[in-house]
Amino acid sequence: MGTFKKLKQFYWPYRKYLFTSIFFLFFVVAITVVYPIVLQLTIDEVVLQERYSLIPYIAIGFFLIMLLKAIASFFHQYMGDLFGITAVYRLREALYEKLQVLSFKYYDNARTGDLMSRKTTDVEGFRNFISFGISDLIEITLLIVFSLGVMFYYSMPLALITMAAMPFLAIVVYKFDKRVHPAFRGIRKSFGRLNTRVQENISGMNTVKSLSKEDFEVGRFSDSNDNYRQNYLLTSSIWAKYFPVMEFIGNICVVLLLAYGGFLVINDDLSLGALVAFFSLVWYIMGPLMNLGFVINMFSQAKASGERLLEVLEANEDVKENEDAIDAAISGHVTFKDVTLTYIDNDDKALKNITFDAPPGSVIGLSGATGSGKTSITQLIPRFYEAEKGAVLVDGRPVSDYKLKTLRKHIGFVLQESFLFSTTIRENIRYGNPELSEEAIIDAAKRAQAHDFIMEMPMGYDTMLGERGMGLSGGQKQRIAIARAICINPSILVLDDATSAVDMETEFKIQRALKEVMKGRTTFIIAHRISSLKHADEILVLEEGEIVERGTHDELVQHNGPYERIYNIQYQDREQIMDTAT
Ligand SMILES: Nc1ncnc2c1ncn2[C@@H]1O[C@H](COP(=O)(O)OP(=O)(O)OP(=O)(O)O)[C@@H](O)[C@H]1O
Repeated sequence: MGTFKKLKQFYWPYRKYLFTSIFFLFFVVAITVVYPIVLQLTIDEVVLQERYSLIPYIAIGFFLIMLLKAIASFFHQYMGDLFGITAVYRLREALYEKLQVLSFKYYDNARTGDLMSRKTTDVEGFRNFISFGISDLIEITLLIVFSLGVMFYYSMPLALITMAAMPFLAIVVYKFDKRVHPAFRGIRKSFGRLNTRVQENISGMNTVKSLSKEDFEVGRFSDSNDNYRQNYLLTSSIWAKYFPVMEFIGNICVVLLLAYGGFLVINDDLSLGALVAFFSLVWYIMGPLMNLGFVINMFSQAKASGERLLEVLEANEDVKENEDAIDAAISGHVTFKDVTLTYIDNDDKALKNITFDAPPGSVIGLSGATGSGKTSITQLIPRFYEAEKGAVLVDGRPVSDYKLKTLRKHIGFVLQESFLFSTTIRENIRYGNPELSEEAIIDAAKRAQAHDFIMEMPMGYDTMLGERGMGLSGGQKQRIAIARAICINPSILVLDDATSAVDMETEFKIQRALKEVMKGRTTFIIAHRISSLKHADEILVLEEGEIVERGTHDELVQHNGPYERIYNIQYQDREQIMDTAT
């Protein structure tokens, strides 16, 4: 029950819907149990006594009772559904909010498809139980209690025979639950894996096609698909065994009742109508008890789903905001003091003893081989990850002193592959600052050298982009991303390989756009090309997480170190560099 208790905050505030639904359920069940009584009266008092004139009254009475039952059923159903859907509405929102605050560390290991299946199928699994499962459980209990009450009224020995079957049924139900719950957990997990496969395949379709791995992908999908099928079949086999056993026990009970009940009628110890009513009542007990399997099934699914939802809701938020975090203006002074970073415990350090000072408006170049730690440095400033040792300061304060929103609002990123949403160009540009006026958006686009190509599109700023910015070239996407960064007017700007994916001509255009954006902002430029770094106030050259060389371009080209080596390799670019310098 732990799972349900932990998720109580989502459904308990709406208990009034549940209670209303149960209130009407009470009527539904009570009226259901009246049927056999009407049957008994019709047989004993009307048919056997040959008082046929009473039939119209009984018929009208029966009709009115049924009408009442129909009305009660409607409210019972509707309120139950209202309870479930309102509760999971809150649950879905909470999950989504949690996904927004979870740290990069969490997403490093998360699989999108699996998270999607948690947010959809698992939420539905949970809803089914709280919408219908709980009231089904109450219905079963009420039906059994009411039916037994009427049975005891008619004949105590026959009622006791019926009750004797219950422990056997209970054992079967218990055993069933023990086996079916892990089976359902298996189904949920394997469905998550199946989703992950599909999602990764669609996202990585370019790679799949360019490497001609379609057959391999189909094979991998078949494996996941087969795993899902196996898991499902396992559950089905548990189900298939369960029902006949339940029915067999029920039928033995009926045979005993028939034998003993018939004996009582022959001896005039029981009326014929009561025996007929008894048979209806037995199935009012057996039916729901067998149905208990369905409810347990729903319960097991909901429990398995609830566990998976809790895994997300209770996931550790590695980066937490301090209670007394401040919301201050940031001018962009970035200081690293002896900073060390390890991503995964016991793994190699990604950064070792990094120290530098970037006054507001300065430009810091980060150079070094891939994996040397350039990106890692920039990810510590907005607290995407936390330093293991040392201090990361912004305007002289540790980054943890600031509210996360404040800190991140002041840091703009232009990445090698910037993410564009499948909406209009306008919405993409003003994503970080939705209140921005049309003039400001156009101004940002102009400064990012994007306005001209946007205006050449048939719908201009209203052009819809496909998922991940399809329909635009790499350089165009990049300039939209630059315009987006301008819109948030950040004091700190990170350009991570921002021009590596484009041709020379586009690079020059982007460089021009970037120059405009960098004005008055502390800028970190991560680049492999010397041409992008040479104007930096300080260039840090990294090797395996350590700063091995630092200085201006002019100093470093005479240093006889790694920077000069890269410079010499890119010698053929030298003329171009000279050109851009002038
Ligand atoms: N999220 C992460 N989880 C675990 N290890 C990571 C993570 N991000 C980076 N690393 C590791 O940290 C080291 C530094 O990576 P980083 O991305 O900072 O290098 P980089 O110099 O920016 O490389 P590139 O030029 O390829 O972008 C690498 O060994 C990398 O494998």
